[in-house]
Amino acid sequence: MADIGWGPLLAESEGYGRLGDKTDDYKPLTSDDIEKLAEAGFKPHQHASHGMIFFRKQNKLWDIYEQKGFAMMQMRFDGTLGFPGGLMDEGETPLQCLNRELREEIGFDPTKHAFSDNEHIASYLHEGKNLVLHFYVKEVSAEEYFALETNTLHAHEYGIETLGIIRVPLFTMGDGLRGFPAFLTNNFAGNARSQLITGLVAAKLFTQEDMTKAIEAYKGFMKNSH
Ligand SMILES: O=c1[nH]cnc2c1ncn2[C@H]1C[C@H](O)[C@@H](COP(=O)(O)OP(=O)(O)O)O1
Repeated sequence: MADIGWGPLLAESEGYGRLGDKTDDYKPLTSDDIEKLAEAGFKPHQHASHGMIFFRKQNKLWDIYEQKGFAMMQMRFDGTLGFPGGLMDEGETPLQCLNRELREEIGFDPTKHAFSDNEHIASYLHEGKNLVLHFYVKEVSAEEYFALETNTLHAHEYGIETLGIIRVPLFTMGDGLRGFPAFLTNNFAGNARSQLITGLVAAKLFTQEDMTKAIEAYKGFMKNSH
Protein backbone atom coordinates (compact mmCIF):
# COMPACT_ATOMS: atom_id res chain seq x y z
CA MET A 1 0.00 0.00 0.00
CA ALA A 2 1.30 3.47 -0.87
CA ASP A 3 2.68 5.55 2.00
CA ILE A 4 0.18 8.37 2.41
CA GLY A 5 2.40 10.31 4.77
CA TRP A 6 0.53 10.34 8.04
CA GLY A 7 1.46 6.88 9.34
CA PRO A 8 4.39 7.99 11.52
CA LEU A 9 2.28 10.83 12.92
CA LEU A 10 -0.48 8.55 14.03
CA ALA A 11 1.04 7.39 17.31
CA GLU A 12 2.09 10.95 18.15
CA SER A 13 -1.38 12.29 17.28
CA GLU A 14 -3.30 9.60 19.11
CA GLY A 15 -6.04 11.19 21.12
CA TYR A 16 -6.37 14.24 18.86
CA GLY A 17 -9.70 15.14 17.34
CA ARG A 18 -11.61 12.33 18.98
CA LEU A 19 -15.38 12.26 19.17
CA GLY A 20 -16.44 13.87 22.41
CA ASP A 21 -13.71 16.51 22.30
CA LYS A 22 -14.97 19.48 24.26
CA THR A 23 -14.96 22.71 22.29
CA ASP A 24 -14.48 24.65 25.55
CA ASP A 25 -11.08 23.03 26.02
CA TYR A 26 -9.75 25.11 23.12
CA LYS A 27 -8.71 28.50 24.53
CA PRO A 28 -8.40 31.45 22.12
CA LEU A 29 -4.87 32.86 21.81
CA THR A 30 -4.10 36.58 21.58
CA SER A 31 -1.98 38.03 18.75
CA ASP A 32 0.85 38.44 21.33
CA ASP A 33 0.64 34.72 22.17
CA ILE A 34 0.86 33.86 18.47
CA GLU A 35 3.83 36.19 17.94
CA LYS A 36 5.65 34.50 20.83
CA LEU A 37 4.90 31.08 19.35
CA ALA A 38 6.30 32.20 15.99
CA GLU A 39 9.47 33.54 17.67
CA ALA A 40 9.93 30.11 19.30
CA GLY A 41 9.62 28.39 15.90
CA PHE A 42 6.12 27.24 16.95
CA LYS A 43 7.66 24.85 19.50
CA PRO A 44 6.91 22.99 21.72
CA HIS A 45 3.32 22.55 20.47
CA GLN A 46 1.83 20.51 17.70
CA HIS A 47 -0.05 22.81 15.28
CA ALA A 48 -2.80 22.40 12.71
CA SER A 49 -4.37 24.89 10.29
CA HIS A 50 -7.83 24.77 8.75
CA GLY A 51 -9.64 27.10 6.37
CA MET A 52 -13.22 28.00 5.53
CA ILE A 53 -13.81 29.00 1.89
CA PHE A 54 -17.10 30.73 1.19
CA PHE A 55 -18.98 32.88 -1.22
CA ARG A 56 -21.66 35.39 -0.42
CA LYS A 57 -24.99 35.34 -2.19
CA GLN A 58 -28.26 36.67 -0.88
CA ASN A 59 -31.07 34.76 -2.52
CA LYS A 60 -34.29 32.96 -1.73
CA LEU A 61 -34.04 29.19 -1.75
CA TRP A 62 -37.18 27.73 -3.40
CA ASP A 63 -38.48 31.31 -3.22
CA ILE A 64 -38.96 30.80 0.54
CA TYR A 65 -35.81 30.77 2.69
CA GLU A 66 -33.23 33.57 2.89
CA GLN A 67 -29.94 31.97 1.90
CA LYS A 68 -26.72 33.77 2.78
CA GLY A 69 -24.27 31.96 0.47
CA PHE A 70 -22.20 28.79 0.65
CA ALA A 71 -19.41 27.68 2.99
CA MET A 72 -17.25 24.63 2.36
CA MET A 73 -16.68 21.81 4.84
CA GLN A 74 -15.73 18.18 4.34
CA MET A 75 -16.61 14.73 5.56
CA ARG A 76 -13.36 13.45 7.02
CA PHE A 77 -11.90 9.94 7.05
CA ASP A 78 -12.92 9.61 10.75
CA GLY A 79 -16.62 10.26 10.10
CA THR A 80 -16.61 13.78 11.54
CA LEU A 81 -17.07 17.09 9.77
CA GLY A 82 -14.20 19.55 9.51
CA PHE A 83 -12.65 22.18 7.33
CA PRO A 84 -9.96 21.34 4.81
CA GLY A 85 -6.55 21.55 6.50
CA GLY A 86 -4.31 19.47 8.74
CA LEU A 87 -1.22 19.11 10.87
CA MET A 88 1.78 21.36 10.40
CA ASP A 89 5.04 19.80 9.20
CA GLU A 90 8.43 20.59 10.75
CA GLY A 91 9.71 23.96 9.48
CA GLU A 92 6.36 25.18 8.19
CA THR A 93 4.38 28.22 9.31
CA PRO A 94 0.64 27.78 9.96
CA LEU A 95 -0.11 29.59 6.68
CA GLN A 96 2.26 27.41 4.62
CA CYS A 97 0.70 24.37 6.27
CA LEU A 98 -2.79 25.51 5.30
CA ASN A 99 -1.92 26.13 1.64
CA ARG A 100 -0.13 22.75 1.38
CA GLU A 101 -2.97 20.85 3.07
CA LEU A 102 -5.57 22.50 0.86
CA ARG A 103 -3.65 21.44 -2.23
CA GLU A 104 -3.48 17.84 -0.99
CA GLU A 105 -7.05 17.62 0.29
CA ILE A 106 -9.11 19.66 -2.16
CA GLY A 107 -6.77 20.28 -5.12
CA PHE A 108 -6.57 24.00 -4.26
CA ASP A 109 -4.01 25.83 -6.42
CA PRO A 110 -2.07 28.19 -4.10
CA THR A 111 -0.53 29.98 -7.11
CA LYS A 112 -4.04 31.16 -8.05
CA HIS A 113 -5.71 31.94 -4.75
CA ALA A 114 -3.53 31.19 -1.75
CA PHE A 115 -4.77 32.02 1.75
CA SER A 116 -2.94 35.00 3.26
CA ASP A 117 -2.17 36.14 6.81
CA ASN A 118 -4.98 38.73 6.50
CA GLU A 119 -7.43 35.86 6.39
CA HIS A 120 -6.36 34.51 9.79
CA ILE A 121 -9.38 34.66 12.12
CA ALA A 122 -8.34 32.94 15.35
CA SER A 123 -5.99 30.42 16.96
CA TYR A 124 -6.77 28.19 19.93
CA LEU A 125 -4.67 26.15 22.35
CA HIS A 126 -5.76 22.80 23.77
CA GLU A 127 -3.34 22.49 26.68
CA GLY A 128 -4.14 18.86 27.45
CA LYS A 129 -3.27 17.90 23.89
CA ASN A 130 -0.47 20.42 23.47
CA LEU A 131 -2.20 21.33 20.23
CA VAL A 132 -2.71 24.75 18.61
CA LEU A 133 -5.43 25.09 15.98
CA HIS A 134 -5.15 27.99 13.51
CA PHE A 135 -8.24 29.07 11.60
CA TYR A 136 -8.54 31.11 8.40
CA VAL A 137 -11.52 32.31 6.36
CA LYS A 138 -11.41 33.16 2.64
CA GLU A 139 -14.06 34.73 0.43
CA VAL A 140 -14.04 33.72 -3.23
CA SER A 141 -16.32 34.44 -6.17
CA ALA A 142 -19.15 32.04 -7.07
CA GLU A 143 -17.18 30.92 -10.16
CA GLU A 144 -14.06 30.20 -8.09
CA TYR A 145 -16.11 28.34 -5.49
CA PHE A 146 -17.76 26.04 -8.05
CA ALA A 147 -14.43 25.42 -9.80
CA LEU A 148 -12.85 24.49 -6.43
CA GLU A 149 -15.70 22.10 -5.67
CA THR A 150 -15.23 20.36 -9.03
CA ASN A 151 -11.47 20.11 -8.45
CA THR A 152 -11.83 18.30 -5.14
CA LEU A 153 -12.60 15.06 -6.97
CA HIS A 154 -9.07 15.11 -8.42
CA ALA A 155 -7.23 15.95 -5.18
CA HIS A 156 -4.53 13.58 -3.91
CA GLU A 157 -6.33 12.90 -0.62
CA TYR A 158 -9.83 12.55 -2.09
CA GLY A 159 -11.27 9.26 -0.88
CA ILE A 160 -8.50 8.86 1.73
CA GLU A 161 -8.51 11.73 4.23
CA THR A 162 -11.36 13.59 2.54
CA LEU A 163 -14.52 11.68 1.75
CA GLY A 164 -16.30 14.58 0.10
CA ILE A 165 -16.80 18.30 0.18
CA ILE A 166 -20.13 19.56 1.45
CA ARG A 167 -21.94 22.90 1.45
CA VAL A 168 -23.04 24.16 4.84
CA PRO A 169 -26.74 25.08 4.61
CA LEU A 170 -26.76 28.81 5.36
CA PHE A 171 -30.49 29.24 5.87
CA THR A 172 -33.07 28.28 8.50
CA MET A 173 -36.40 26.69 7.67
CA GLY A 174 -39.80 27.67 9.06
CA ASP A 175 -39.55 25.40 12.12
CA GLY A 176 -36.49 27.38 13.23
CA LEU A 177 -34.39 24.20 13.35
CA ARG A 178 -33.89 22.60 9.95
CA GLY A 179 -31.16 24.08 7.83
CA PHE A 180 -28.19 25.67 9.66
CA PRO A 181 -29.23 24.90 13.30
CA ALA A 182 -29.76 21.21 12.39
CA PHE A 183 -26.37 21.17 10.66
CA LEU A 184 -24.75 22.17 13.99
CA THR A 185 -26.03 18.92 15.56
CA ASN A 186 -23.50 16.87 13.53
CA ASN A 187 -20.23 15.57 14.96
CA PHE A 188 -17.32 17.93 14.29
CA ALA A 189 -13.55 17.41 14.53
CA GLY A 190 -11.61 19.40 17.12
CA ASN A 191 -13.32 22.75 17.61
CA ALA A 192 -14.64 22.94 14.03
CA ARG A 193 -18.20 23.68 15.20
CA SER A 194 -17.12 26.82 17.05
CA GLN A 195 -14.75 27.75 14.20
CA LEU A 196 -17.73 27.57 11.83
CA ILE A 197 -19.77 29.85 14.06
CA THR A 198 -16.89 32.30 14.53
CA GLY A 199 -16.07 32.25 10.81
CA LEU A 200 -19.63 32.92 9.66
CA VAL A 201 -20.00 35.87 12.02
CA ALA A 202 -16.52 37.23 11.11
CA ALA A 203 -17.46 36.97 7.42
CA LYS A 204 -20.68 38.86 8.21
CA LEU A 205 -22.75 36.05 6.73
CA PHE A 206 -24.58 35.91 10.08
CA THR A 207 -25.30 38.74 12.47
CA GLN A 208 -24.61 38.06 16.17
CA GLU A 209 -28.37 38.00 16.68
CA ASP A 210 -29.09 35.44 13.91
CA MET A 211 -26.25 33.27 15.14
CA THR A 212 -27.49 33.37 18.74
CA LYS A 213 -30.94 32.25 17.53
CA ALA A 214 -29.44 29.39 15.52
CA ILE A 215 -27.31 28.23 18.47
CA GLU A 216 -30.31 28.31 20.81
CA ALA A 217 -32.33 26.18 18.35
CA TYR A 218 -29.44 23.71 18.04
CA LYS A 219 -28.96 23.48 21.81
CA GLY A 220 -32.71 23.06 22.38
CA PHE A 221 -32.77 20.19 19.91
CA MET A 222 -29.78 18.48 21.56
CA LYS A 223 -31.38 18.81 25.02
CA ASN A 224 -34.70 17.36 23.87
CA SER A 225 -33.12 14.46 22.04
CA HIS A 226 -31.36 13.08 25.14
O1 LIG B 1 -11.88 21.64 10.81
C1 LIG B 1 -11.26 21.46 11.86
N1 LIG B 1 -11.26 22.41 12.81
C2 LIG B 1 -10.62 22.27 13.98
N2 LIG B 1 -9.91 21.18 14.28
C3 LIG B 1 -9.87 20.20 13.38
C4 LIG B 1 -10.53 20.28 12.14
N3 LIG B 1 -10.29 19.12 11.45
C5 LIG B 1 -9.50 18.38 12.23
N4 LIG B 1 -9.25 19.02 13.38
C6 LIG B 1 -8.38 18.61 14.46
C7 LIG B 1 -8.32 17.14 14.64
C8 LIG B 1 -6.89 16.95 15.01
O2 LIG B 1 -6.80 17.26 16.40
C9 LIG B 1 -6.11 18.02 14.29
C10 LIG B 1 -5.44 17.65 12.99
O3 LIG B 1 -6.35 16.87 12.24
P1 LIG B 1 -6.27 16.56 10.71
O4 LIG B 1 -6.90 17.65 9.92
O5 LIG B 1 -6.90 15.24 10.53
O6 LIG B 1 -4.74 16.48 10.37
P2 LIG B 1 -4.01 15.65 9.24
O7 LIG B 1 -4.82 15.85 7.97
O8 LIG B 1 -4.03 14.23 9.71
O9 LIG B 1 -2.63 16.25 9.12
O10 LIG B 1 -7.06 19.01 14.03
